[in-house]
Amino acid sequence: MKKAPNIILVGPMGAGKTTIGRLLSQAMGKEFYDLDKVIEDNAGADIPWIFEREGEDGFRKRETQALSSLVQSDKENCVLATGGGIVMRDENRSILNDGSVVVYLYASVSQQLYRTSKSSHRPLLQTGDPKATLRKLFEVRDPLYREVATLVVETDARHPKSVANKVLDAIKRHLNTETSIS
Ligand SMILES: Nc1ncnc2c1ncn2[C@@H]1O[C@H](COP(=O)(O)OP(=O)(O)O)[C@@H](O)[C@H]1O
Ligand SMILES: O=C(O)C1=C[C@@H](OP(=O)(O)O)[C@@H](O)[C@H](O)C1
Ligand SMILES: [Mg+2]
Repeated sequence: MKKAPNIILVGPMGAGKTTIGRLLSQAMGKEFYDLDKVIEDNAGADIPWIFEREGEDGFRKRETQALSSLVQSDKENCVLATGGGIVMRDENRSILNDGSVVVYLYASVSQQLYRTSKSSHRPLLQTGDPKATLRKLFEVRDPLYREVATLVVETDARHPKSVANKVLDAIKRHLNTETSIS
């Protein structure tokens, strides 16, 4: 029998990947992984510490390693929330494109800013002007999210539960179309 595809969430910081991923996994009865948490568990240190000691490059190496071992480890039936920079490496985009259902959670820059402002755990946003940083990252990354996405779901002005339901409906519709006889 065909394996159930993994569901992978991509999108910018503050799109709600971690929050929606957890809700979605519960609703679908799938196991949930947050890639940032996997990286932290593997490193025995948190993300700000990794950025401080190893720089962004060190973090990206760990991120690719965690992604490839999770997705290529024959894991099935899981929901994976990635970090916002996952699409930056070609190698990562190839892994994402290899049989998973990839959902791009879209959020406007102002929503990203609002939702990330309560936490200081994102090293890339510890700048004088986080809005300008988010805008620059969005310009580079939005086309890459769209390149890997199977589905795009808008999250602005929606409660997390409502976003999760919208994602669920979009996945069901996608899988039904994929398996129906034309
Ligand atoms: N649809 C939403 N509406 C309002 N707040 C949200 C929504 N999705 C996530 N949040 C909140 O935004 C913050 C960042 O969410 P998170 O899931 O960590 O985003 P990401 O993993 O994409 O960076 C959290 O405080 C979360 O509760
Ligand atoms: O956009 C990025 O490059 C990053 C996003 C973060 O994850 P979230 O998107 O879950 O905040 C985390 O992986 C790290 O701080 C780098
Ligand atoms: Mg997250």
